[in-house]
Amino acid sequence: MSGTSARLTPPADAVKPVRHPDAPAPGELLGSHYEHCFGCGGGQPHGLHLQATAGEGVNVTAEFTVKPAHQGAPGLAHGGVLATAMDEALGALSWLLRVIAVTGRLETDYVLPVPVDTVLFLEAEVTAVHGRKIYCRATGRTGGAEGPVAVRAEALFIEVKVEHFIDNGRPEEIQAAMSDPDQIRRARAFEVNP
Ligand SMILES: CCCCCCCCCCCCCCCC(=O)SCCNC(=O)CCNC(=O)[C@H](O)C(C)(C)COP(=O)(O)OP(=O)(O)OC[C@H]1O[C@@H](n2cnc3c(N)ncnc32)[C@H](O)[C@@H]1OP(=O)(O)O
Repeated sequence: MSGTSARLTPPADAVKPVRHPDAPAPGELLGSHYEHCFGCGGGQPHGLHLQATAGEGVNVTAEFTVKPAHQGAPGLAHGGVLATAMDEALGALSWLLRVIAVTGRLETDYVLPVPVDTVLFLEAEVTAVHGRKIYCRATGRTGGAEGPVAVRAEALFIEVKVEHFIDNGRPEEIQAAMSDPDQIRRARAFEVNP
């Protein structure tokens, strides 16, 4: 059984999402937002290494290959890892809105077991925006972009300023990130008015 909780239902005066005019072009690889991100960073040996591609609307596609390090039961992906994959794909939608946003709520339906070595084909889209609140959903399919849905998620992301990270992150990592021009460039790519 699946369903959407009241907190993931956009209010009546929510608006349709608008693709930012400076958003990456459809088909463009979005890249990692942070080298050490467990979802997309290349600097995490056991991370998901998820690579997302901009869609034509306010949507992205991504692929995630389940590795032995991602197991929960023998030979099967851990549910938390699959939720992370959904979270990461949904988080990549920020590139298209050009805002920085963090997950406030994430609901996941696990529809099929996902064996190790499976390539999960992810698709995520923003469905509505209400102030700082970004409503979105995602699916993960096996066997191809048109394959059966194995995981489904709905989420609410909340727009934040870069200070959210600077004020709350551990000082070592924040200082390293702020002295890395490439990281600053990537953070600014999210913002309309950096
Ligand atoms: C130099 C450094 C470079 C850094 C470069 C960074 C690059 C870009 C990195 C992006 C990274 C992404 C990575 C993947 C996505 C993650 O995994 S993000 C990590 C997981 N998420 C978090 O850690 C968030 C933790 N939570 C928080 O910090 C705070 O609760 C939040 C979400 C910022 C909200 O707090 P707030 O700003 O005080 O806002 P608040 O007024 O409470 O809520 C605003 C609205 O949202 C609603 N709301 C808030 N929470 C919820 C909820 N859980 N359920 C329902 N509604 C909610 C409120 O009801 C309110 O609604 P309205 O009254 O406006 O109608």
